[in-house]
Amino acid sequence: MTQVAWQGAGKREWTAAARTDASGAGGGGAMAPAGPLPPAGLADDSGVPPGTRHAQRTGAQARTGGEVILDLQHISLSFGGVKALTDISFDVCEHEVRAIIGPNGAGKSSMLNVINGVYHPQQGRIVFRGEERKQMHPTAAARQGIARTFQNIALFKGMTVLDNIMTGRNTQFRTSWFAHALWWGPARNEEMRHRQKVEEVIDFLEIQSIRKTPVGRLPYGLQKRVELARALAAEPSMLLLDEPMAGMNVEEKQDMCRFILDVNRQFGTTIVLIEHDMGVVMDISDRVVVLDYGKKIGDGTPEEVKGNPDVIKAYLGTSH
Ligand SMILES: Nc1ncnc2c1ncn2[C@@H]1O[C@H](COP(=O)(O)OP(=O)(O)OP(=O)(O)O)[C@@H](O)[C@H]1O
Repeated sequence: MTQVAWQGAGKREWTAAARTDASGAGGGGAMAPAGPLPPAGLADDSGVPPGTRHAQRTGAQARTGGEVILDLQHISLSFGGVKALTDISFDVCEHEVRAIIGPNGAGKSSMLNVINGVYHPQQGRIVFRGEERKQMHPTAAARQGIARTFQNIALFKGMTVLDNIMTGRNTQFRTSWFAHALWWGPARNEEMRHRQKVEEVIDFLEIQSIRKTPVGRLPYGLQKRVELARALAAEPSMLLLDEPMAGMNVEEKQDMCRFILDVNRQFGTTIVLIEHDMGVVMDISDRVVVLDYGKKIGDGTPEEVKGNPDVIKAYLGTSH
């Protein structure tokens, strides 16, 4: 596996050289193992070739200066005797890329599920855009502009790419199902608007060539991209990505990184990301929160986290 030197602080963009089109992105490639956290200044093991990952980090300062839009305070969540999260506090600023990392079972997915209302913590406060949330349902979170992708792809495998992405517009429908069934007046106009938005997303993610293909026939990497497309179709202001690069080969990871950064820059979408590939995390994140056994052990910029002794210990003490 290619060893890549850390490129130093202040660099992180992907270059156009990393681009491949959808048809060229093969699936089912070997997953780069999530290696131990590389200390600052040392090599990482993300397998991404040098020179394709980094360019000047032009927009980063502007992003990290955004106001806090999500404030998680003293969150604790248990499943019977299992403490998934214990007294976790951190915030997310508008327009930033915020990563949540940690060894297996650290509580990362549980945290995302708390953010989008799948799990309701027994303790703690969640303040989203200045309003405290109580027992929010995922549909309500979606209506507030929070979309997510899943660790295990959650698409309708027998449906086409286009139809799957269209389901991402569900929370945006305003006219009744009856009007839609009749394809009548306002309903027809609304559906045209939805289809136009979906086509924009398809163009953005460069998946025109597979728009009519049933998702189940696509390689894994492209299915992950379709899942991202469905989330983007909802026009979220905050996007929760649960291991968007898991199971991808190097080329697919490059593409996914580029798309995530493009979404962040072009639409200003705030990204909250779980990812095991430390090279990717340190490259594309503005800030990183680190969990271990359901507790927060680190929080800061990639450079700060890389130098945190507790974080290094947690990673060196695990097999992945
Ligand atoms: N629905 C659930 N019921 C019972 N226990 C759960 C549930 N969800 C998570 N847990 C437990 O909570 C702990 C944290 O799990 P979680 O999936 O959040 O970790 P993770 O950091 O996302 O792990 P991974 O990297 O392996 O996906 C684990 O011990 C897990 O078994």
